[in-house]
Amino acid sequence: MDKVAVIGVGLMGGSLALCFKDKPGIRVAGYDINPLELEKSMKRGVIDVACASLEEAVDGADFIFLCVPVGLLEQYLDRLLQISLKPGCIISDVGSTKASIAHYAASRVLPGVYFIGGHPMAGSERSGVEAATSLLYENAFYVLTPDETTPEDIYDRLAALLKHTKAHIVRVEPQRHDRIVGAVSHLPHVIAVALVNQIARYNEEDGLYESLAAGGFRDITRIASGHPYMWRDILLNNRDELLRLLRDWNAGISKFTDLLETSDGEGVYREFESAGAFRSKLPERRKGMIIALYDVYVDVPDHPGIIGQIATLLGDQRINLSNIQIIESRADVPGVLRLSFRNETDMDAAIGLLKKSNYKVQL
Ligand SMILES: NC(=O)C1=CN([C@@H]2O[C@H](COP(=O)(O)OP(=O)(O)OC[C@H]3O[C@@H](n4cnc5c(N)ncnc54)[C@H](O)[C@@H]3O)[C@@H](O)[C@H]2O)C=CC1
Ligand SMILES: O=C(O)C(=O)Cc1ccc(O)cc1
Repeated sequence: MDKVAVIGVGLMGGSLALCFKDKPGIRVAGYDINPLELEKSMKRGVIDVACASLEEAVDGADFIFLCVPVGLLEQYLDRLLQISLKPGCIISDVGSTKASIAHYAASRVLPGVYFIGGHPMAGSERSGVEAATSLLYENAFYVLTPDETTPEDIYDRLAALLKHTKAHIVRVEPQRHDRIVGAVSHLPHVIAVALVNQIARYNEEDGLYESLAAGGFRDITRIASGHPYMWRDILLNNRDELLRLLRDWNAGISKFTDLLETSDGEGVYREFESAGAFRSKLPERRKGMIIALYDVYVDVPDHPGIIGQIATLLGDQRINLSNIQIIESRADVPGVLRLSFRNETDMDAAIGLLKKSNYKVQL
């Protein structure tokens, strides 16, 4: 029987635990600083046993996953090294940055135990064990950062366990990880937050901003709702990369300012043209760092209770809706509902069901 200890049973830790829970030969122990979160984990059946201390959780563990904010990883590693762990135990983490923890672990002597950094590249703006799901990592990339001292069989043992997540395991060197993830995840989060705060300032003068920001603006800035504590730690941890990226970002924005100052329409055209060309090459519908919402538009007759009917139709088939929104509703014309799903499977099942019930569905 393999014992897996999950430290920090929130969105990521809870989702990992759910992937391992009830798999033959695996027992999942959880520890969290917040007893309420542990209680919820037990109630939801996310873990087999809730532990009152780190020591209890890791006692005899074959695998330990640190699923706490990035700023706590080093102190947790230190605490683990003071506990007598099971020989051969593999410690990993799910932190969004990899260079600093890899460097820290490499400078510590881990007698008979191994550290391999990890980053499942899927998540959401939500946090806490309530948002955890065993489907979170399916088809996503899961980065592991072994170093040259990591024995191959130890890496293979961790990779084999992580097969339960149904993610694609990839080996990446930690600095390269932080450079790329800084650009495709951390920078977009900073931009989304700055943009939302800019609009919030304008809205103080004129409340119409808020009304008109519904829909598209709200969607493209979803990531601005990430957990402040978690993002503070990520940005400070990847500070050097982000400073470089923000300098580049400023240069890109200055270029637009120049183009507009000189009314250079051709230049603006070229910017959109090259962005469109690169964007069209990006893999479509592949699960990436920033999750896509899978949206479906449904024409609906304008009568009371229609939202409830559709929600019930999907709910009865256990299809999870992540959002439902009326896009258009006027007394004289049929309305359009936008249904958002978290994954393609739910979206496809919903389309089939709605079509069978004679709804007109568009993507
Ligand atoms: N949220 C996301 O989309 C993703 C997050 N990550 C990484 O996963 C890690 C965890 O993030 P989430 O699960 O999203 O956050 P979360 O807030 O849902 O879960 C974190 C859990 O850690 C617990 N915790 C906090 N301090 C603790 C301590 N001192 N000792 C024990 N437990 C403690 C909290 O009570 C909470 O249950 C972070 O390092 C983050 O960078 C990685 C990929 C995606
Ligand atoms: O909300 C989203 O789509 C995200 O971008 C989630 C996320 C947050 C942190 C990560 O390290 C990876 C993924």
